[in-house]
Amino acid sequence: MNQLRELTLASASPRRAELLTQIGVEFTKRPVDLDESALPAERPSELVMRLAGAKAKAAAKLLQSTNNVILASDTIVVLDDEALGKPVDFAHARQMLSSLSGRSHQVLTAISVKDASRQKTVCVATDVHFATLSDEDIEQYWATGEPADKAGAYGIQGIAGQFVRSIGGSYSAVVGLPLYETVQLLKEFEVIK
Ligand SMILES: Cc1cn([C@H]2C[C@H](O)[C@@H](COP(=O)(O)OP(=O)(O)OP(=O)(O)O)O2)c(=O)[nH]c1=O
Repeated sequence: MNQLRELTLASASPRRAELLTQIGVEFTKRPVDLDESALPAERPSELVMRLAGAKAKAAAKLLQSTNNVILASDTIVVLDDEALGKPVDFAHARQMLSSLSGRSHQVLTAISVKDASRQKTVCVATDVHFATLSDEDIEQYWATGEPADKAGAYGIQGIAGQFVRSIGGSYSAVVGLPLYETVQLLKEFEVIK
């Protein structure tokens, strides 16, 4: 792709890099590490937008050049208004996966694009309907290692694809980077035409 401005991806997630590469966008990586805990009374959509925005700002501070456009993202799973992040251990993953079993939840992914003069953040919501999971399914799934670094303790793009009965919304948003909205923002910031 013929890019007009340099893009920096403020993410350590291999999925986000793969998704951007999939659509032919070139970038360099500048991951940042933030405290991802929610503020008191913060709604899930506010949390995910605040974190995506903060990741972009933190990466901007670390960069030498002010010409770069920065893209950052954050994903959480929401069930009954509660935000589920990454599991800290098996007990936590088991609790999350059994609460997701046999019902629908939402995945919220916010993307934030920033340059020296402005920043724009948007949030994308996707509905995911899970199959019923047995205790054995959950134990076996944890043992694969896949849930450990993923919001809600699952990866739709991996083994957990078989747990997903249906999805309403953006598949790429569930994986971590909504491609349609990303391209719209990259055009707005004149990274691509
Ligand atoms: C629900 C779901 C989440 N995920 C991932 C996307 C995100 O990488 C991760 C949620 O954690 P995030 O905090 O959004 O991202 P990250 O820590 O992996 O990367 P960075 O902050 O450096 O950008 O969960 C999947 O890969 N598949 C899924 O189906």
